[in-house]
Amino acid sequence: MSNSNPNDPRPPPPQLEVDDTYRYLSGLGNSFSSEAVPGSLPAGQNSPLLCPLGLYAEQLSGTSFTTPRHRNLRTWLYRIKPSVTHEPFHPRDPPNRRLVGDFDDRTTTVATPTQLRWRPQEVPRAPPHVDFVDGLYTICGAGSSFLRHGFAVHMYAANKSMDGSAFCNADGDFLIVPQQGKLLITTECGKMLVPPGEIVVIPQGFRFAVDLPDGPSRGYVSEIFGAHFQLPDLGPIGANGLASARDFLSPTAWFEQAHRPGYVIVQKYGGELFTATQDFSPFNVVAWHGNYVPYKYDLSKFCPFNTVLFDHADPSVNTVLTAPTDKPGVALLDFVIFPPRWLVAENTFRPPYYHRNCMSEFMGLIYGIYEAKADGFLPGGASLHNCMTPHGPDTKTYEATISRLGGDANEPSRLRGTLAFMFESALIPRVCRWALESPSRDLDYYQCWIGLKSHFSHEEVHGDDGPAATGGNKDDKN
Ligand SMILES: O=C(O)Cc1cc(O)ccc1O
Ligand SMILES: [Fe+2]
Repeated sequence: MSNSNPNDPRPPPPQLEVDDTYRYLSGLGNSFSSEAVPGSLPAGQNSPLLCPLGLYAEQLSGTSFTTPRHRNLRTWLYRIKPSVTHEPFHPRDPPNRRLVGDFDDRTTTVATPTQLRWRPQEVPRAPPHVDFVDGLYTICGAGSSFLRHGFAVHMYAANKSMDGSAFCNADGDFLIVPQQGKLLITTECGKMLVPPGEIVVIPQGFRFAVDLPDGPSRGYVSEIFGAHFQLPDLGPIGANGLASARDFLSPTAWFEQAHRPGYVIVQKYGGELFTATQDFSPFNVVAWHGNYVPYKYDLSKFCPFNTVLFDHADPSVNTVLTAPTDKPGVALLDFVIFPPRWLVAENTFRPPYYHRNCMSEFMGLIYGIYEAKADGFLPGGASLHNCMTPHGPDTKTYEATISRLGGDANEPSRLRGTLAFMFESALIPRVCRWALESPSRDLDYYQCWIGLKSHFSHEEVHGDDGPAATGGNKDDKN
């Protein structure tokens, strides 16, 4: 493609989409190609003796070389200098001590079945200035990046663009959910603008830099070790619905050529940070082709399916992306959303049901009010309900819902102005000590359910001398 340059007046070819500033390639799992300079992509082979324009060829592998073809991911990058041209790696000074890549470590993490909730963290507008890398902190996770099995949940709060440095995560893929403040992400494949309401996936190994064109930003990150995200199967839903492959957008080639002495690559490796300096920008890829690419997705494009007569569907019906384990139907990590939608179920308790789940559920709120929590769960806040930990609607939500009985409870109602999400995993996360001890932790979270009272009424069902008058006392209300 020769017109990936935003100043090019020609209309984009069919596969390209345009936002305010950038052009994107549409599709998920496609084999793409993109050229910032016409003729820079080698024709007919990946590694010619001499690449066009004197570029170096470099392959970035996202799966083992021998992964079956339908899951094999790799991209060929044609760059001004290869990535290897740098000084040796050293442990980063200062380190970021709030990042974890191995969750067996009991000095930093704790196992707890307690329901956990956090208030949103304020993003400082004044100094100290913190960029995306220093603003990242792990909340919980399971497994190990070294063993290529596990996940981590991080949050970030940053008030400064990355300057003269790029981040590279050797541990896993990042799925970033900005909640406040747009992200401008420069990657080796090109640039992407990601406002709150969109998500972005940066696969393992890509170098990227995060700028904050709107000022301070905060949000959530899930990281997966040893797997990649894919669209969920649709089963009986059919061939269409939920997230559509064509709404996923990947960047088009963009490069910078200038001499950049002292440019720093920050590499996350086993949860620890290392740095290496080089004298050029890592965003020196003039052309690329392949199927291992960063991508973004606008959550408002999601096409929700739901019950249309009675009962509450399981949240899996709202899965945007899933990272599978080897067990069919069991996710290392599902990314699920609770978007605006119509609720039409009759004779049904419409908010989420009370439940205990063998999977663990981390939730965040992008905007609005979550349907299960009348208060206390705020945009930018978070909650964690680990494996088999009971949870569900708070007292206010329960009472407000049943008080509509006999009123308009059966009328269609539209959930508006809300967007919550869940990272759900089959693995049981351990929680970082700093998250448990954080001043943002809501230590009274359990109180939101303590007021749930018994509505049990013995007489209503069986009458005074009914057959089931065994056990229990009709006056026993607590
Ligand atoms: O716990 C939660 O709020 C998430 C959730 C939502 C829902 O509609 C059903 C089950 C579930 O875990
Ligand atoms: Fe839940």
